[in-house]
Amino acid sequence: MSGYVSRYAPRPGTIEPLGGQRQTVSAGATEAVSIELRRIDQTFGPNRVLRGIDLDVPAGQFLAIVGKSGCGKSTLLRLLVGLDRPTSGSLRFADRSGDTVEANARIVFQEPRLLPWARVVDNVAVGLGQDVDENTAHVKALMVLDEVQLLDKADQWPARLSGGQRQRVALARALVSRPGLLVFDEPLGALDALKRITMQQLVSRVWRELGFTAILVTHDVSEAVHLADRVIVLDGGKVALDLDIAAEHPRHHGDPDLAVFERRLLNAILGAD
Ligand SMILES: Nc1ncnc2c1ncn2[C@@H]1O[C@H](COP(=O)(O)OP(=O)(O)OP(=O)(O)O)[C@@H](O)[C@H]1O
Repeated sequence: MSGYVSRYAPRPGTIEPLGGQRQTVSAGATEAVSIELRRIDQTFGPNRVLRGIDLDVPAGQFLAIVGKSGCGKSTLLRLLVGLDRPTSGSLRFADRSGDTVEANARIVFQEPRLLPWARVVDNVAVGLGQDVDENTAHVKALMVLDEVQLLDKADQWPARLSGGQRQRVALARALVSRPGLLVFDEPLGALDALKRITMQQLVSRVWRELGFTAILVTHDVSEAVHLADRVIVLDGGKVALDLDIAAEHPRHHGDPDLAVFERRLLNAILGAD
């Protein structure tokens, strides 16, 4: 049994590691990644989707990417996490651990993509891969479930969770390896308005507490200004607007300062900026 004690008063019996061995397990620390893009082009046949993009994302920044459908957001995202190589230009990822971006980045998708035959805690432990022993993985998964306030669901099956809870499990699975770069690909698009706000607050809190670099692709400019330090608008394969969101965290819906940023972003997306 580890010395781990929840702040959220879990059901008894949900925090014991397998095998009952006493061990000290820490949730681990984040080594935030910085990214540098120079003259990036991405072409699919005759379709030149990205045109000479230059972008620096400092370690620990929360960057949101917005723009019309088909403007190249997902294409840029795939380059930023090392899933694709650009047609031309250079990308540089740097973190102090010296890991490759593939090893140090995680993605949270719109669909939670949980394993239906595995309990919540085991779904989260999957995020650690094969190199971590079962006991340690179990305890780390419980710690991260605690961070997303789902410790009481650790023994539950995914089918018994609500949509918002499933998305929190997917977030926990991404966080458990303490990634230096966490990428959100429209992660909240399938949630209703109230669940979206709760999830936004959670994402904002874990980002502020853990300090990873975050990149969010979204259609929702309100979501972008609530979460991000900086929002870029893609249009015609280029960065049409690069806007710092100079507002304190936590941010609140209905804040008139945020509405000004939203208006500027909407104007840029609709071509009026
Ligand atoms: N693997 C690919 N092969 C060919 N064309 C592609 C490929 N990936 C993307 N494209 C094209 O690149 C363009 C940009 O696509 P992308 O998915 O990046 O846009 P998006 O801004 O994310 O769109 P949405 O907001 O609708 O998700 C589209 O015209 C798309 O058809």
